[in-house]
Amino acid sequence: MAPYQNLEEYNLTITNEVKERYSKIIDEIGEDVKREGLLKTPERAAKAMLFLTQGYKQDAVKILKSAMFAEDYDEMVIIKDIEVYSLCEHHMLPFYGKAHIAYIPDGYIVGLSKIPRVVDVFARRLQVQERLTHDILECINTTLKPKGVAVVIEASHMCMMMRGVQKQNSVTTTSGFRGQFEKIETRNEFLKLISSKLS
Ligand SMILES: Nc1nc2c(ncn2[C@@H]2O[C@H](COP(=O)(O)OP(=O)(O)OP(=O)(O)O)[C@@H](O)[C@H]2O)c(=O)[nH]1
Ligand SMILES: [Zn+2]
Repeated sequence: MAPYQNLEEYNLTITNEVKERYSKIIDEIGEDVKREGLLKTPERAAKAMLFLTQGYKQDAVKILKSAMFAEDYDEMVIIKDIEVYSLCEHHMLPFYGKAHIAYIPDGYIVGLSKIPRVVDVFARRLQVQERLTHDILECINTTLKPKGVAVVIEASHMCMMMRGVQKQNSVTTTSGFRGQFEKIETRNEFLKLISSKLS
């Protein structure tokens, strides 16, 4: 950031640099960057890529802390079926699916929308599904300090579908459990509730 006057100038410079590189890629694959349909493509692609990786500039801890409320409730809170869109760090192709997150409060609850926001902060980076799961788990655990936290992510990886092994129906599940969710009964209750249509 140092050489830039402000955030706007920084964003513009980065967008232009990424745009130039996309232009080069389009040229290298044998396309005509001057063709009408492609004229604005490098800029669109640059903006899309910067949107999809904006998580690097966001602070998940700050997001959670902005809506923590003192409350005595100490039952399980589950937010399930949170859409996840991320980019695999090996091929920079999307992986996407659902996250299911639960926590057991210890004096504090958190604004519900902040949980999917935290998911997005870590998903909008170059990721592997395992680290994404871990990042979300640790962020909630260390910031909210609940009695327990659980994260399950189910995702399909485009790099395994469009190319490479070309398997269309495989789904990868990753999970992480802390505190009370390390106990088998609590973990099973969570897993039962996320697989139920009514929870
Ligand atoms: N563990 C893990 N692996 C991933 C994830 N996303 C992509 N991969 C894998 O990363 C691996 C990279 O392996 P490489 O052999 O270096 O890459 P590659 O030659 O393109 O491999 P193929 O995809 O098998 O063609 C592949 O097996 C991908 O399936 C992820 O989120 N977690
Ligand atoms: Zn990949």
